[in-house]
Amino acid sequence: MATQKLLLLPGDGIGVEVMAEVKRLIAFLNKTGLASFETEEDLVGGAAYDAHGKAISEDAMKRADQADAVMFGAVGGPKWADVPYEARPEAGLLRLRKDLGLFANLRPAVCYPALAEASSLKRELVEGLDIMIVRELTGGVYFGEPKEIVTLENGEKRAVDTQVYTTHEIERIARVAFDLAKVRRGLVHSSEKHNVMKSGVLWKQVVSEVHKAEYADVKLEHILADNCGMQLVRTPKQFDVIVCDNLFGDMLSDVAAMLTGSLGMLPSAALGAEDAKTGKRKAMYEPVHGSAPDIAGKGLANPIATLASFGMALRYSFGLSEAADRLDAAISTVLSEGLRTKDIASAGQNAVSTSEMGAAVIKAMG
Ligand SMILES: NC(=O)c1ccc[n+]([C@@H]2O[C@H](COP(=O)([O-])OP(=O)(O)OC[C@H]3O[C@@H](n4cnc5c(N)ncnc54)[C@H](O)[C@@H]3O)[C@@H](O)[C@H]2O)c1
Ligand SMILES: CC(C)[C@H](C(=O)O)[C@@H](O)C(=O)O
Ligand SMILES: [Mg+2]
Repeated sequence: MATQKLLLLPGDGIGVEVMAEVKRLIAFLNKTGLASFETEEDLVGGAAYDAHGKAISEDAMKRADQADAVMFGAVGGPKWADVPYEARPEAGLLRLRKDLGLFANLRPAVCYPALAEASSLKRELVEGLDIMIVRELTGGVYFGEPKEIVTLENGEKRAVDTQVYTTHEIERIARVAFDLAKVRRGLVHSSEKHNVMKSGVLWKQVVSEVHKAEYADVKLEHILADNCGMQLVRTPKQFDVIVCDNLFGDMLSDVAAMLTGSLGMLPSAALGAEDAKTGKRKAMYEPVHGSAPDIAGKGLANPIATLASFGMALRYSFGLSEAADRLDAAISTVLSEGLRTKDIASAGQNAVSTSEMGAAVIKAMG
């Protein structure tokens, strides 16, 4: 079995705690021969700022570029509230996404059977829920220029963020969504605000054109982003694949997380374009949640989002679908057995720690 190079970037807060469980899982996979990983580790976010004065070092960027895949924990926290905007912890994450060209962010929201009662909704609304949010990740208001705060002649300040999308950027993310829908339930909801935003007008038009020209076998629905948020909470199982821009994808995925029980359950894969010569794509796997300063350092974090993100790496970057299936089954088993971290525990139910949950998942794999 070829050895694969993984760069681990735990980051800050609970990022470090949940990544510790991924390290244990990697050791288990290596030991049992299910996989062969060689890992390197580096700093990102506030931890990198403290060490280097910037949210990711050039050396770490180079290692990320050379790795077969990157595993990312989480960044940020109140400790860095006053650092300059350009060096804030989140800038490290954004640079990784942009410079590695990771334009397609797959955020699956799956409600495990045992967790249907942990959701914010009634059991019957979320039981069997399986939605794939496809978030455009390297464009939109996150990266558009100008992005600035200027002082006007009258002394007032004016802040500007710019939403920019090109045809090419919309076409390639639309194809990712349609391709996924083809092997799922054949339905794509494209979510934007063409009633307010020019970028929404172009988004709707380009997604429709790609659909008409290439994906007649997939059903396409257009939905305004505000309505999409409401429908996700009202009748979530109407959705299969949702494709949207960077900012709407950020918000809709946190909403979808609560349908599954907790933000601590939602994994993600950030993928680049396929290299024409090697067929490989750059990839970074990250939980959807952040550094959770309110629970950091207490062993309370749910590691499942990060373990499941690693599961996506096994599937998408390494073709290790047997190991990925075993991991999914192990997560499902421990949840069925009643194991709960605090975020998914019902009132009165005993909660286990981050490391107890990680250990149980790995044990269930064996
Ligand atoms: N990918 C990332 O690195 C990422 C993502 C989101 C937010 N952030 C950053 O994290 C910092 C905190 O942001 P926030 O508080 O708005 O969002 P957050 O996602 O860190 O936390 C939101 C809430 O969810 C809970 N939560 C999150 N992950 C959990 C887990 N695995 N287990 C149990 N509970 C969990 C937290 O305790 C908190 O109550 C900010 O600096 C923000 O920019 C980073
Ligand atoms: C930390 C932040 C930059 C990031 C985003 O907004 O993309 C996060 O919220 C996410 O969902 O991955
Ligand atoms: Mg977010």
